[in-house]
Amino acid sequence: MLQSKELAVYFIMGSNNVGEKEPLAVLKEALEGGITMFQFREKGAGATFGEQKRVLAGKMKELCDSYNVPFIVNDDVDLAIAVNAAGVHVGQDDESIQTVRARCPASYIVGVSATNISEAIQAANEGADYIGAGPVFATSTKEDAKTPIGLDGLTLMREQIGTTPMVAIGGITEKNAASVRKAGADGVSVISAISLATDPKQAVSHLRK
Ligand SMILES: Cc1ncc(COP(=O)(O)OP(=O)(O)O)c(N)n1
Ligand SMILES: Cc1ncsc1CCOP(=O)(O)O
Ligand SMILES: [Mg+2]
Repeated sequence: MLQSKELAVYFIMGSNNVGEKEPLAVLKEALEGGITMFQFREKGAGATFGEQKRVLAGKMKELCDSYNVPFIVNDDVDLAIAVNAAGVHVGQDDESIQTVRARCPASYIVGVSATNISEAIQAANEGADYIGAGPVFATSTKEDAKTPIGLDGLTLMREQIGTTPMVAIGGITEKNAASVRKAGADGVSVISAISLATDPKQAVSHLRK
């Protein structure tokens, strides 16, 4: 069962989000800094696949376990089951929440993306453990990202979904993280603000404040 405080600083990363750095080293620094949840999002140009992807996922899962941080897999339900992940994150073009629930152990955290209010209401009604709301701001990390909903969009979502845990995503940095929480998010979900930071550990500690 997800506790909303686990969404406080939700780091998302794949091997192509770290520039010249070693993904496992970046994840370790982020864990040292105090991330509260991690999502393995291995997709796009240069991403690994097949056995290489599975091995990387297994190593990341082990590392997260050693810090007691939930390891979530993006999109790939088979992989999540194969590495005994804590959960899965699915978007509007991925497997439905019903299919994911039917395939995964009952303990799995299932997160669902919402890019607008009706998607957020539907995800909440269908029993998502949390909603990934956004993009809130412009981002260059996801090529097919939808139009940003802004802080007002985030507040409207919060009003419509009641107490369903909600994490904000898209263009979030240490400079705007506080505004996102004030707008109603339980936490911030980031890729580049940590994965491309000179000092990922310090970046996490700034995002926590
Ligand atoms: C926490 C969180 N929120 C939203 C997303 C985006 O999911 P999706 O729309 O399926 O896009 P991809 O990430 O699969 O490209 C997410 N991954 N995590
Ligand atoms: C996966 C995803 N979904 C919506 S925006 C986004 C990318 C977030 O990356 P960043 O934190 O670097 O803006
Ligand atoms: Mg997806």
